[in-house]
Amino acid sequence: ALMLSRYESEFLELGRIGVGEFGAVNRCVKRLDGCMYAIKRLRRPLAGSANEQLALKEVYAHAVLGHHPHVVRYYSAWAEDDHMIIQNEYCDGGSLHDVLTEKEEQGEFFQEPALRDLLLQVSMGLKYIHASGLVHLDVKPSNIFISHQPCSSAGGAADSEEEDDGHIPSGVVYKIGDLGHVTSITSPQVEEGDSRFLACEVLREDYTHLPKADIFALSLTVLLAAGAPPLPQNGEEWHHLRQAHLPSLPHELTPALGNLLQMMLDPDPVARPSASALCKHPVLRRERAG
Ligand SMILES: Cn1cc(CCO)c2c3c(c(-c4ccccc4Cl)cc21)C(=O)NC3=O
Repeated sequence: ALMLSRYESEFLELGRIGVGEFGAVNRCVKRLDGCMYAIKRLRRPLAGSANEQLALKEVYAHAVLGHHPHVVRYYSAWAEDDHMIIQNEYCDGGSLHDVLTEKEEQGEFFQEPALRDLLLQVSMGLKYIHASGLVHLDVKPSNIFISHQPCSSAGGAADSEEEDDGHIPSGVVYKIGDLGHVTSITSPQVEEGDSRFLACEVLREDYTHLPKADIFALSLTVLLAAGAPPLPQNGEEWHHLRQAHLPSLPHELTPALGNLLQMMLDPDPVARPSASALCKHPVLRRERAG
């Protein structure tokens, strides 16, 4: 095309970081500011189609959600050459799914301190999303991205992490991404996420406690990080896991953490702790040095 697209004129594509039916995600540097971004480019969905709804919900959600240290940051979105484009913060550490796959190959999995750190950070992100009147509905390892805390010598502007006391023990920052299934708590239009992480009540179209569906999915996400076997997509095992039975783990968890994860899996959404309660939970509080 004669007119260079905004994508081509503003960005230099450095490499592909994801591809799927949703389109392709590339790691790009913005020529003007020299910063790295993750940019998803997908063929413009048919006007009025469900895919268009999904694509628009993602942009609406990002627009409503301002900035939070544990939610992937949105910068811009636009349409051109029959494509929709969304420009997000680039998280340099891959997704939690990538990390778990690598660890599994070495027969490794997260130990308790790392499990509590993961649970606390993602709970902070969910608390922010839920406080904004939204639910994610697709919490799972491949939608949690990792940024390595900018080392202070780099002068990386640490966000005003009022939520987070800016003290990340391991330098690893988890961020909730992919808002393609986000919907409003009060007037939900539920597009079910990955069935492996889906709470039973949502399958039954009971949308009265949607934030607790994110809590359910977060529990299974942490259990996978603890070394739980791959989750069933349906059938007997799927239902068994939804009767508050923790999956078998290679290492017993302490009762404190085990009971908390089991409570988050409770068949009754009301019995599951809220994201806000998790952020204050003594099991997850970071002991302050001195
Ligand atoms: C597959 N994939 C790999 C990455 C890099 C992880 O180190 C990634 C990112 C995103 C996304 C993404 C997800 C959903 C919608 C839009 C984007 Cl850009 C996908 C990503 C995103 O929003 N930010 C990312 O870093």
